[in-house]
Amino acid sequence: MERKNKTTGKVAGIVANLVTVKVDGPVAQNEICFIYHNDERLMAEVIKVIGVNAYVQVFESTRGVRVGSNVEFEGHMLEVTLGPGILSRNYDGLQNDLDKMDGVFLTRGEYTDPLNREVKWKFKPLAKAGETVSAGSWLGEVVENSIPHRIMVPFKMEKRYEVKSVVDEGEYTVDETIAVVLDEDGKEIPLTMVQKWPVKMPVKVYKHKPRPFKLLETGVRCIDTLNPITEGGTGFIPGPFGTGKTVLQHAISKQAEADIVIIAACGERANEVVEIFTEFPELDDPRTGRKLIERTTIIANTSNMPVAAREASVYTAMTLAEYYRTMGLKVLLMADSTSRWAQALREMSNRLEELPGPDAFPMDLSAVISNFYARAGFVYLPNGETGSITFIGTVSPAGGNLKEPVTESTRKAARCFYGLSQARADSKRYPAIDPIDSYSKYLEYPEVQENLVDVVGEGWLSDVIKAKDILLRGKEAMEQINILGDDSVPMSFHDRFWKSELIDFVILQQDAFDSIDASTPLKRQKYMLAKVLEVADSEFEFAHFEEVSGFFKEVINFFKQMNYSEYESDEFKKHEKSLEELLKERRN
Ligand SMILES: Nc1ncnc2c1ncn2[C@@H]1O[C@H](COP(=O)(O)OP(=O)(O)OP(=O)(O)O)[C@@H](O)[C@H]1O
Repeated sequence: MERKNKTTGKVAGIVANLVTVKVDGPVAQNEICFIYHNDERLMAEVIKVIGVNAYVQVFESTRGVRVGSNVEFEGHMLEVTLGPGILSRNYDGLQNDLDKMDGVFLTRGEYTDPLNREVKWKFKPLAKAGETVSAGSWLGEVVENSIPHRIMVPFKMEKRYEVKSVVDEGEYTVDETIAVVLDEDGKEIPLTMVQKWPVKMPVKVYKHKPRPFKLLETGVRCIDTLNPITEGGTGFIPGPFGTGKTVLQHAISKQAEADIVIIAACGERANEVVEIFTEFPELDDPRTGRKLIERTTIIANTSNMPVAAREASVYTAMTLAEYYRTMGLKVLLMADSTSRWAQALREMSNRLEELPGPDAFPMDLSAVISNFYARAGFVYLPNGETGSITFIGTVSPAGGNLKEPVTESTRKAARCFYGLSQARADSKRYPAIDPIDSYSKYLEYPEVQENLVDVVGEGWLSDVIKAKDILLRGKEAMEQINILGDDSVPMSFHDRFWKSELIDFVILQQDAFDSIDASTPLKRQKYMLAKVLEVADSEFEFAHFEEVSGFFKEVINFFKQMNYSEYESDEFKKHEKSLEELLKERRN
């Protein structure tokens, strides 16, 4: 989009945030422009061009803007500014620093600098003079909150370059030149620690993007054991109000094997977003013993922010994630809730008077959501290193209707589904992920199955399938017992039901506030599943159905009292022996 002269224009019409601009030169779809109004400069994005009319969506209130106001087109798309100093920050969808702003509201016409230009970073060179580099190559590194932040050749530099010089190890601001590279004609290009990436299109500086194949440990048993997500995988969590979404997201953010956590908070109300700002900094980081916020960036929005800024927020979050992935880091991106984002898309499409799709969402909603989810993934970088973005989005289906367009479209795009169940939340079975409805398509990938054998062991997958089968059969048995009555069903129904309850209580239910239970390492998950299946595989003898519940309650209690943090100790082995005795009495 490089142009010699800036395209300019004049405002010709205004409908809320949608402004028609008569232009005097070329403009491109998604190009950024500024509308000048009195002393203010309002940022906007081109969303449609017909002839000499550009339709632009202003990122803030258009109050007072007049027909005839001047407009200048920037020649580039919406971009984020990237460099050291992004972690621990709270931004809005346009990367304005919310901490420098008046609450969580944009002051009209004011855009804050996303980076601190004064701070000096300890730079360590990684490239040497004479080396050939290209977009994404690592020139050096600064360590930010224990995370290695690689300083890369900007993605726009698509050719091959020769490194002329890299500065010595030392302290530099983000704007100081840290390297000079030569293009094919020998022209010198000075590079700093700052670069800009467009947000609405994926930046592809990787070499290869295979299907995700490595298990991503989250420490949450009903995810890792039953429906695992992969490094670079995608998942979504639809959940009615109050079903434990926040606790689950905190648990995943804290425990997942990720270097960086990016949170896209698209809230309904400002106080929901404020909650994130107050709760997140409090979270401890089990990996470092410090605070999780040190390796987290939050992009926040509320529904009283202008629609275009809300629409941009998830893209901004994804672009930050892509930037870190190119540094060879594992990124976890959580978006809560993508339904609010879809609502912003709907508002924009309606204002443009586009032909509406189901529930007035844009016709291409499904494609937009799929394209967005497709930006996540596991990649091989040109230097042979790997990086990943694991993306988990929540959906808030109106009225709990999982057939509504956003949930349906997300189901097509995401590979894991973690459905939160109201009934489980009501009976305090947390996390309230429904074990029957939820799924992970990764379990069907042969490369994931192979990885599971490598990291957990042979026979693990068949144990998982067995556990799922017991849960399903238990549910069916419970339905029959409810219909026919306790003593009108065969004893085996009670046995089946209670075996599924055993898995539910021991494996699925996990107390996020218990220091040992909150996070279960994979090795311990393997032990727990094997132990529970040992009980479930046994045949027991009962004279009356009441004995079944009594016995299984005792077994469940037994498991509850186990101190799993020491399950490999002698003390624990003794405890196990008494379980054996308990089972022996009843065994056939
Ligand atoms: N894994 C868990 N262990 C123990 N308690 C839990 C767990 N998950 C949820 N809870 C309980 O459920 C309550 C509600 O959870 P949470 O605030 O996450 O719900 P929510 O779905 O985010 O609500 P909202 O819809 O308001 O955002 C928590 O305060 C906590 O008491």
